[in-house]
Amino acid sequence: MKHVPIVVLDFGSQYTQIIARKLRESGVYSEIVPYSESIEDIMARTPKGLILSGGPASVYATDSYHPDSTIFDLGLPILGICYGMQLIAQHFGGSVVPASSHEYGKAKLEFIDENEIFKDTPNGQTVWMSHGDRVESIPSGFEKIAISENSPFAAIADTSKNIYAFQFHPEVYHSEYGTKLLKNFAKYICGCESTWNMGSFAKEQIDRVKKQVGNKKVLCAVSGGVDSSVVATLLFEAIGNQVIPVFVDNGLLRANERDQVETIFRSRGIDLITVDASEKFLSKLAGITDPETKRKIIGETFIEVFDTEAKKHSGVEFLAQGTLYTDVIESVSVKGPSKTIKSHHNVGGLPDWMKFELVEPLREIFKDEVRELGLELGLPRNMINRHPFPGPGLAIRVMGDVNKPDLDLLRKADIILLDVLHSTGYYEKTWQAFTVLLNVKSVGVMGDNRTYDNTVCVRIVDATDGMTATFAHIPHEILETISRRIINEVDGINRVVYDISSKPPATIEWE
Ligand SMILES: Nc1ncnc2c1ncn2[C@@H]1O[C@H](COP(=O)(O)OP(=O)(O)OP(=O)(O)O)[C@@H](O)[C@H]1O
Ligand SMILES: O=c1[nH]c(=O)c2[nH+]cn([C@@H]3O[C@H](COP(=O)(O)O)[C@@H](O)[C@H]3O)c2[nH]1
Ligand SMILES: NC(=O)CC[C@H](N)C(=O)O
Ligand SMILES: [Mg+2]
Repeated sequence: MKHVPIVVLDFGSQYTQIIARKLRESGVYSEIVPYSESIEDIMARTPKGLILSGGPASVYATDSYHPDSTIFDLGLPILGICYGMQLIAQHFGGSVVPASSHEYGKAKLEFIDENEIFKDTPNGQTVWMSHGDRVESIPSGFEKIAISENSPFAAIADTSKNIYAFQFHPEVYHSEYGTKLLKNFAKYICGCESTWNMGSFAKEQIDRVKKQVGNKKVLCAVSGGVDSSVVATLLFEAIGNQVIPVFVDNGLLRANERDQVETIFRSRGIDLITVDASEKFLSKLAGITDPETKRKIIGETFIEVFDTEAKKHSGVEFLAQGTLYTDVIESVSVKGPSKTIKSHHNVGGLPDWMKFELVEPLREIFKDEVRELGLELGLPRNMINRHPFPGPGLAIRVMGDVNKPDLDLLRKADIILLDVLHSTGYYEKTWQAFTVLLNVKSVGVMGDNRTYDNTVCVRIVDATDGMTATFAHIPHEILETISRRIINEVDGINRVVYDISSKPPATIEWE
C-alpha cells in the first residue's frame, strides 16, 4: 500500500472530506478511512500522523463510535477535531457532557499558551463551532492551550505525546486560519513534506478512467455545469470518441438554459445529444410534495432516460457524472456514520436496477478544486465561473407540488435576479444565487387594488465548497431593485423576501 502521510479516521462529520481537501491545499496527501479501520490497515500506509474527525454521535452515548484504542499507543501524533477531541478527552480520563448551550457558527479563539500548532496564526482568530457536547474536565497530562467565549477548552494538548485536540472545525472555510492550523499539525508536529498538486490529480484521473473503461463506451451525463463539463473534458482526453455526451432537458431548467448549454458545447466542437424528457419528468413529479421523494423520482428518471439513450449505441457500459464530494456526503455515509442531509439525485437518487457502472472522477474533490482543474484543462471562464445549478433544478425551488405554471412563474423571477446580479457585478462576487417560489400567498396592494399573490424568496450565498455558506451581504439598494423588478415584471408575485440563514444550520437549497 502506498505511503499516506496523514490518515483521517471518519466519525461521520459532514466536514470530514474537507480535512483531506485542506491538507491537499497545503500539498499534503491524506486518505480518509472508516473510524473502524484496523490498526494493520492504518499502519500499512506508514502514516506520519492521524486526524480524528468530527461526528454526529455523543462519545458518552451507548451508540457512539469508537476506534481501536490502540491508535493512542502507536506513538503517532494525533489531532482530534470536535467529536475527535471528545474521544481523546474521554480516552485519557477526562469527561464529556451535554453542553448547556449548543454552539453553532463563529467563535473567537483566545490562546492560553504559545504552541507550535498555532504558529503564524493570530490570537483572536475566528473559528467555526458546531457542537452540542463539551469537554467538562481534561485528562491529566493535558493542558488547555486555547479558549473561546462558550468553550473553556477550545483547544487542549499533551505535547509529550504529540496529541492535540480542537473543539472547533479548522477544516471549514469560516475558520479563517484553519488551513494553516492543519498545515502546522502536518508540517511541524508530524514532519510531513508539501508534495501533492492538482496537475498530478488530473493525470491520475485520466489514467484511472482508461484503466476502468478499456475499449467500452461511456454515456457522459452533461448538465452544462462546471462539474460535468470538467468530467466530459477529462473523458475526451482519456478515451476520445468512446464518450457519448448526453444533455437532458428535464423541464426543470432555468429560462434559456437549454439553448445556452447547447451553444457552449457546440462552440467547443462537442456533438452534444439533447434529450427532451420534460413531459416524462413533470408527469412523474405531479402531486409530489416531499423533497426526498422528488429527488428519488428525479434521480430514477434521469437513469431511465440515460438507459433508453444508451440502447441506441452499442457497448455502452458506463455512466459518467460530475458527482462531487458535497453531493456524496450529504446523500450517503461515505466512510463514517454521517447522517443523510438530502439525497442528491446523482447519488442518493440512483435506482437499484441501474446497470451502468459509474465513472465519477471528481467524487473526492470540491467545487473550487473542480474549477482549478477546469482551468488546468483549458475550459472557458464563463463555464468555470458558472454558479452551481442542482440536477433537480427548479423542482427543489418550487416548494411543494411542481407544476408548469409555477415553474414558468419562477423562471421569470429567476432571470430577473440573474440579470440584476450580472449588471451590478455581483454574479461573479457570489457563489450561488437563485429564487425560490414559496407556497405562501399574502395580501398586497397594487394600484389601489387588493392582491393575494405568491411570495418569492431570494437566496444569495458566499461559499467555497458548498459545505458551509453565509448569506451574501448584498447592498440594500440592489436587493430593492431585485424586489421591485420581480414584483413589477412578474404577474402573480406581490412579495419578495431575502434568506439570511447560514449553512449550517440551514442548507443552501430550500429542499
Ligand atoms: N440536465 C442534465 N442532463 C444530463 N446530466 C445531468 C443533468 N443535470 C445533472 N446531470 C448530471 O448530474 C450531475 C450532478 O448534477 P449537477 O446539477 O451538480 O450538475 P453539475 O454538472 O455538477 O454542475 P453544477 O453542479 O456546477 O451545476 C452532473 O454532473 C451531471 O453528470
Ligand atoms: O447536483 C446536485 N444534485 C442535487 O440533488 C443537489 N441538491 C443540492 N445541490 C447543490 O449542492 C450545494 C449544497 O446544497 P445544499 O446545502 O442544499 O445541500 C448547492 O450548490 C446546491 O445547489 C445539488 N446538486
Ligand atoms: N461536530 C461534531 O463533531 C459534534 C460532536 C458531538 N456530536 C457534539 O455535538 O458535540
Ligand atoms: Mg454539481
